[in-house]
Amino acid sequence: MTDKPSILIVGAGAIGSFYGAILKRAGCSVSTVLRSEYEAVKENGIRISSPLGDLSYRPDQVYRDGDSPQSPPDYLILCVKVLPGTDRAQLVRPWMGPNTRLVLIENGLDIERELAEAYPDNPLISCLAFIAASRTEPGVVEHKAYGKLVMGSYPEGISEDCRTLSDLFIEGGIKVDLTEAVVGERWRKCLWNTPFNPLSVIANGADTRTILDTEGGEALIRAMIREVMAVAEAEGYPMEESLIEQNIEGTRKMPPYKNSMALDYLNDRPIERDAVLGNVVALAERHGIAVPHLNTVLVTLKMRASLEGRA
Ligand SMILES: NC(=O)C1=CN([C@@H]2O[C@H](COP(=O)(O)OP(=O)(O)OC[C@H]3O[C@@H](n4cnc5c(N)ncnc54)[C@H](OP(=O)(O)O)[C@@H]3O)[C@@H](O)[C@H]2O)C=CC1
Ligand SMILES: CC(C)(CO)C(=O)C(=O)O
Repeated sequence: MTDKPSILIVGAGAIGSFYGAILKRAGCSVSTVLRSEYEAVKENGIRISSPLGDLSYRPDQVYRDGDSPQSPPDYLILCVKVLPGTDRAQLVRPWMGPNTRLVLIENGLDIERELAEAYPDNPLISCLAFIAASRTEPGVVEHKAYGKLVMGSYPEGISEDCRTLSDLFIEGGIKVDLTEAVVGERWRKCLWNTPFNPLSVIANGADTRTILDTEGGEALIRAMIREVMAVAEAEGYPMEESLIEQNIEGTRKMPPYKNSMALDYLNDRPIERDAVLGNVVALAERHGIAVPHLNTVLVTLKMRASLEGRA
């Protein structure tokens, strides 16, 4: 038994498995809800290679999507991909208790609203993951680099629940930045994700270096970042101009990198097109802001998906 909060990870893929391991290291009981990898994890646990060492662990309970819990967790951490076919509010319903804090570690913009509306009485904590991790086999995750979380209560503030969770992640060995304005932080992260992730798919899984070094590539990224900034400003989150340079220079300093959407595309998995790009274009339309580059990329991705028979 432990006096630490109980954790349930719903969607223990690369991100869920990794952050579950960190909380396990902090002494929490960590259980998982799985779908295709249920059998593998039930049998072998979760294996994670990482620069932090071997983070492999056996979840305290291994559930399958559709099971019923023994008791609701203190913190439910949702780490599924944000896809139109996935009803996330419905997915967590069997596991939510009256005191369960709902935590999102997922990419994208405007992705909290449906959960906040479905669970108005449960505290909602939103997190942004700065990490390179991927699934290599069922139940096996490779953590390559980074791992910091940016975390805040949704829609704003930093609750005691949020501080407690942050302390646990820090105890488990990662860096956490707490923020009073997590929605603004989502916009800041999307200055990177919204241009780079979709472009890497259009370019057949291109890495960051290929995108920036191709003639016209850097100019295209700059134009897309500017458009995201214009929408962010209309939403009440003005961004400093210097962030354009910071994003480009920061990316140039990294080794060539394939983002999570590029990896999904290359592994024939659905991509988070709407969470990362479509929602920004929809907000631009609502504000009457022209985003020609973002729109071109979005429509091209839709054409591509229809040719490939994807959603
Ligand atoms: N990987 C990375 O480096 C980064 C990822 N992110 C973001 O983190 C989030 C999670 O990404 P990531 O971990 O890489 O994605 P993965 O695809 O590795 O993991 C998602 C997991 O959710 C599971 N899942 C989906 N639907 C259900 C369901 N109904 N019941 C149970 N499990 C389900 C999937 O199972 P199944 O195998 O059955 O599909 C899979 O195990 C995304 O929003 C991503 O954009 C952010 C920063 C970096
Ligand atoms: C920022 C980055 C590249 C890794 O943390 C990411 O969010 C992704 O791979 O989608």
